Amino acid sequence: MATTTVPQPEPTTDERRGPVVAFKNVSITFDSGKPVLDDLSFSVERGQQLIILGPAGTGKSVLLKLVDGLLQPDSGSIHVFGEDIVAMRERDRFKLRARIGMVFQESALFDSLNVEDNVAYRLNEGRVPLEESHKRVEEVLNFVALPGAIAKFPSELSGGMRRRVSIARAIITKPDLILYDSPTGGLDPITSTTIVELVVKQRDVSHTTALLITHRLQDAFTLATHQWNFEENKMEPIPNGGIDPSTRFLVLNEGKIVFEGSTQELVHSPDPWLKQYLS
Ligand SMILES: Nc1ncnc2c1ncn2[C@@H]1O[C@H](COP(=O)(O)OP(=O)(O)OP(=O)(O)O)[C@@H](O)[C@H]1O
Repeated sequence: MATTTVPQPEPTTDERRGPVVAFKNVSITFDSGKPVLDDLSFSVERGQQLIILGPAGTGKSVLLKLVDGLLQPDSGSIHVFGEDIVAMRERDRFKLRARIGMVFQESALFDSLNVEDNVAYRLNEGRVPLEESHKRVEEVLNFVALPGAIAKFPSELSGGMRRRVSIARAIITKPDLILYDSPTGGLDPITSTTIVELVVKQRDVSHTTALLITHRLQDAFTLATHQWNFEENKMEPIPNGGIDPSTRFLVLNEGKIVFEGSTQELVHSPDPWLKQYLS
């Protein structure tokens, strides 16, 4: 299969130094006594899109929370943008989190806030002037194709619209890293595809490094094999059976990495467990 090349923006100084995310021998155990993540080591380079797959309860969400510093490992080191997120003070972790956009499972919008206030939440925290914040909310709602929803409340939106708002909230600060926790979870297949389209658009417009959990293999392969068509403003298959070169896969099972590699390596893996999981 052919691959396409995507022009990449210049790296910032800290990112020239190494991976955006690096786990080394990371383990975490909760009350059950059985490790949820057991001695995990992997890294994500700048501009890469790491799709995380694996059966339910294998620690995928825990992994994303570790990247965001919302959980602490029992052992091992985690570096984000070259900084040791485990050792740093909470105040510094808070600053680092400002560079990360998180799309939580089930959208996690504030029900009492309208779309504008949900989307502008981090700008308001950062005391961005109201006029500037309003302009940026309008821009980002246009990007996620929800220009008419600015004054609505989450309860007035469909599941797919809520996911769009959640993505708008994550990207409004132009983050250097986006963490998507099951962005299509619980959505019907057609709505899921519209969200995948949005993730592809964000990837191809901004080249933001991303980690994305999905339970739907179909979505994972759509992400790997599609690109954003800037002329027609829609997602399309990469010509000649091409594969997005920035997409990589990490497959977890029972707290361990059972696969890490490219799309082609994944589909051609001889591993019997993986073959069955993908079938
Ligand atoms: N804060 C916590 N305290 C105690 N146990 C937790 C906590 N967070 C996660 N777990 C447990 O860790 C295990 C892995 O959970 P996690 O949500 O990461 O799985 P997952 O792979 O994302 O699952 P799914 O595919 O169903 O979303 C589960 O058994 C869960 O109950």
